[in-house]
Amino acid sequence: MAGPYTPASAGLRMRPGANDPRRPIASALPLDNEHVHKIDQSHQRCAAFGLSRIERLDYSPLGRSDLGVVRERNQRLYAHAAPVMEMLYEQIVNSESMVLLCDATGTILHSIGDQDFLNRASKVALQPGVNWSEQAKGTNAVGTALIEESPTLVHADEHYMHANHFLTCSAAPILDPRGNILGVLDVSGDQRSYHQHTMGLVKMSARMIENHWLTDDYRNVMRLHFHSRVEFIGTLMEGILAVSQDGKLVGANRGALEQLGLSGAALRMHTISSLFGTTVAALVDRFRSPLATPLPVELSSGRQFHVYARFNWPVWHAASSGFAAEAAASAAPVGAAEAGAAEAAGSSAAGNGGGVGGGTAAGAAPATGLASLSLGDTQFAALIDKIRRVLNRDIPILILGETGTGKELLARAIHQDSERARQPFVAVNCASIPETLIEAELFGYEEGAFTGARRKGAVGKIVQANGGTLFLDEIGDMPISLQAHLLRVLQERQVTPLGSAKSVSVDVTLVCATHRNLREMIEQKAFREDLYYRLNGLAVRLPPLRERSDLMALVERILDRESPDRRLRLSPEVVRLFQGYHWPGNVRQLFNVLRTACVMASGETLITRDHLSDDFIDDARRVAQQRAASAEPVAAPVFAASPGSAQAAAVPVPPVAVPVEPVPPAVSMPAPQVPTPVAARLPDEPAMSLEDIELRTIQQAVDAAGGNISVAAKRLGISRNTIYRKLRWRSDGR
Ligand SMILES: Nc1ncnc2c1ncn2[C@@H]1O[C@H](COP(=O)(O)OP(=O)(O)OP(=O)(O)O)[C@@H](O)[C@H]1O
Repeated sequence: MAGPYTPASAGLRMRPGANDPRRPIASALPLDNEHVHKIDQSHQRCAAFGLSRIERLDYSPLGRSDLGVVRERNQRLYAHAAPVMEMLYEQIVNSESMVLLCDATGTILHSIGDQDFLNRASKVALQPGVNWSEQAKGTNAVGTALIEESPTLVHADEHYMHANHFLTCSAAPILDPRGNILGVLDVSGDQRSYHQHTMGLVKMSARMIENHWLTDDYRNVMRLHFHSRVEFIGTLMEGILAVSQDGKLVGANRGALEQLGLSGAALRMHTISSLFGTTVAALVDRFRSPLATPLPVELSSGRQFHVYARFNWPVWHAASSGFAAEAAASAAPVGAAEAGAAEAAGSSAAGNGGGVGGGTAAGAAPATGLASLSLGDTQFAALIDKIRRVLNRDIPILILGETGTGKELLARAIHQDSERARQPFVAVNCASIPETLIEAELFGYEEGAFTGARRKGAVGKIVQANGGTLFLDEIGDMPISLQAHLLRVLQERQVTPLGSAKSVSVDVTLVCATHRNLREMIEQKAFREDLYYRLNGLAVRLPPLRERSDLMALVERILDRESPDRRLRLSPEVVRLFQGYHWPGNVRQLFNVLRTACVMASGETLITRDHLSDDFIDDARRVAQQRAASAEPVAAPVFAASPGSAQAAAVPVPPVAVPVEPVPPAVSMPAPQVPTPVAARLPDEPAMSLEDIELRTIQQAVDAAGGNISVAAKRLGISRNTIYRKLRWRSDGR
């Protein structure tokens, strides 16, 4: 977080004439040349209009029915702006200010404000139905922002008319994705309550509205979210481009134009390949999976960005003739930009740090203590046992594991089983909060210490968790600059909110989680070693789903929860598909696949492949193909199932074609995990390739070993690395 603001730190200079007694108010502000020029030009325009500085003009607003017509015309703008206005108002409440939404002509459509200030404002007609264009009201933030088409601050006597000198106003135009002005968002207040961060809040809020508008406009085309820094994807700072099916760039947000340094018109001359050197097809292929990571791209200028594509899959699908839109009801990925935007504006929900690009609403899963998590997997049971031993001993627990393995669920279960269960559980997702806000979010801040956020200051998450459990999710994403501060707080058990001299004692149990390799980060100097040891009283690694032997028990649990009225079963084909899949998104992905399947199979009791999303089937097929393409010749014999194990059906690998086995009966739920014979296939399935058989054999050996790769490797007579390589498992913990 930056230090206290000073004119020098902002590189600003005092307004010329700062000592001019006729400009006592505005001169108190540090202003840049551009601003001074903008105001001077506006005053010249007003003089040219023949406006009087002193004369009180007729302020009568539009009549009720005319205002109704104007509001009707701008209904969509209001629908997008209303929630943002509420949020913005929350940030400035009690500051003698109001939030205004104006249309593209400068007519005030809606306002929210402090009643006292609203009364004063109405005297100068700062109220719905009144037009605040420059022609009507002289230099003012709304009118001047409309003419300049840029965010504009007009403070105190910078207003052309004397009657408005008591005001300070910060306005930002709201643009549509084609660059047309939709309206203006403004915060106006008593000039004595001026805060230099208000403008930043207004700009961010206008961006939020623009991004919502763009997402709404282009919900059925591909959207590219990009930034030069990967962690900014999903925040308000990101650029968003809308791309038509033939690769043309049809819309852009302000962040995109700024980052690319292009005007809207110049951008429309480009295609996705001329700009980023990639194609729609390649992007669809890569981002078909909701777990795909951003793609690094380079412009011809050499500038580099990270791009994340979103589209309402399976609306897009590969067809022989190219890409065709499909009218399927889509399972759209959750809009991360919006979530990130809300976070960026400091509106993260207490007790839940939220997340960027999470893509599941499954977080609502009831966590009912550690016992409920153990479903028969030996690795998992051992881990739960370890945790139980340190419970209530004031030992911080560090949960490691890939995304979606249930780290947060485990943290909640730890809290529930602890003596602190009746105290708060407060989760902070360090990856989803912009770096600049984490410090305030964690430690809190005093009135006036930080951006124009709440004037009364805010209690930090650490203090909110007092007496209970603080869960720091994605601790590996905690900026190194803040790690020393966090360490100090943990050691001293005292928090000093930003801008405050007073410390608050805190008593929290700490649980942290990360999918990153913290040891490697320590070596790379990206994570402090001393903090690592402070957080790591007990480190436990949650196994990825592909290493767990209780897959089918999990399936049962999820189906029971999602569809309590039906006893849903999986067809044998789906069981095999699930067992052979590598589940890169772990339990979260399983949950999503099953939830969709439950809906698709409404009224039925058997889940078949027809109830799975094309995306999942495609991915499973693609992975199988990749495995087949990368597999080495099979060293026979490749396996030897442990005698008497459930997987003892393993047989020597036959050459390519496999005899057809009888179709196993539908697996009824609840049921134990069904061992699938190595060579089993449905009569209508093509013969399995040698590679598929090898992979399935390895998978089964791993399952039989309770997910223990070392044991499986020993039994198969191959190395652990070979297992990882063959199954293309990422062993880097991501
Ligand atoms: N044992 C389980 N039983 C039922 N659902 C589970 C289980 N483990 C995880 N889930 C579900 O999987 C999803 C992901 O869990 P969670 O958010 O705890 O994972 P995570 O490891 O914290 O993910 P990330 O690293 O992405 O934050 C949630 O919807 C959760 O309800």
